[in-house]
Amino acid sequence: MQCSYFDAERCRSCTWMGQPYAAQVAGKEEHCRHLLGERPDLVWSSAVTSAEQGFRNKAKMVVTGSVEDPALGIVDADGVGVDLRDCGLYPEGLRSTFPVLAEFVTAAAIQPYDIVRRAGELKYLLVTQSPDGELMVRFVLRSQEAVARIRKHLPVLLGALPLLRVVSVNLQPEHKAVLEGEREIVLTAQDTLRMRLNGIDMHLRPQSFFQTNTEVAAALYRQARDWVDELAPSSVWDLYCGVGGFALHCADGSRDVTGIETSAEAVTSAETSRREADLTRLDFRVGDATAFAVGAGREPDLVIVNPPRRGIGPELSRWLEGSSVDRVIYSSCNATSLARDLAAMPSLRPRRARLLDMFPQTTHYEVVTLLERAA
Ligand SMILES: C[S@@+](CC[C@H](N)C(=O)[O-])C[C@H]1O[C@@H](n2cnc3c(N)ncnc32)[C@H](O)[C@@H]1O
Repeated sequence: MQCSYFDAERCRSCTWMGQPYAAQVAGKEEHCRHLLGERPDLVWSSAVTSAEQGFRNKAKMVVTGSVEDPALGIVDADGVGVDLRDCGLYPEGLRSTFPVLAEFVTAAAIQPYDIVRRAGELKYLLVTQSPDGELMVRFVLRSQEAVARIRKHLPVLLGALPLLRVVSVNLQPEHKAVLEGEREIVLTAQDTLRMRLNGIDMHLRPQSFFQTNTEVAAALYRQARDWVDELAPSSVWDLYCGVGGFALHCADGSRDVTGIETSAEAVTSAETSRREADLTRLDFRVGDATAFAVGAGREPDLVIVNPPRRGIGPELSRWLEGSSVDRVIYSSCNATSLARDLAAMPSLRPRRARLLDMFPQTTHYEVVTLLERAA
């Protein structure tokens, strides 16, 4: 893939831009196998590849510039805003929203936030596209100063983007590099974006994580479901469940499935999907994955973990190692923390693994592995 922003050195986020795609995937496989070490009884499936462009379902655009001429993109190393609205990682349906949103910023007179002067209102525009092409737009603002104007002009935005379903404001009053704040104000009647994957309707509310690459996420959930169906456990925990992707794929009514997640909005999203699918042997709870496991007083047949980049950490690894859980599906976006966690669970051995290229043009990837307790 070729990128004019990369060539002009305006954006270097895609560090592998220009490398042939097959070489990228081979490089990631080598990296991952090296980290997981020599394991004669580990069987690798062929990697799940991605479209090379247009694969990101979410845009996190820093807004800089002026009300009259806002820039949507990133801030470079010198603190200068760079407009990236033609970034090839976004599908056409997402990209086509950027000029409309820029016009909206002007019409509603929302002053872009100036990081150096600590002045202005609009920090980010977060835009998500569902597999059906529907959209969620979130305005990350410093204060409520612009909220009434956003409300007033909202009908124009909804008219210009007919697939726009959810619009919200997130308040991030602090001057720090955190993307979003705790308070969310939903401005539309609909507060959830429907994400249909593998024929399963999932709900995504603002402030909830969703895997970046919809096609590859669908393959990841299919892989986990295939392993679970083959092993037929009667009880499953989905730790770090987010909006419930793994749990919803594994809950077929024949087993008890519990999802645990710290984000209350994600759990509400997951619960909506559960209710709609009428799955009675599935439940989602807000909580810390480790605290839940340690305090549950019972153990399931199989545990799925899909933690953030830091991994599951020593305490949960120790608990899994000492438990009677025989099978763990560990899906990781950071093979370095995965390797460290595996080293802390020597009795749970990786038997199958698969790399999923969730993030083409970068060094990042997802890897899912099935661990089985050594006899
Ligand atoms: C990589 S995401 C995976 C989400 C989900 N499994 C999916 O497929 O979309 C990690 C999730 O872990 C949640 N999380 C972070 N720390 C946690 C913790 N200590 N306990 C439970 N969940 C946590 C995050 O909010 C996020 O939703």
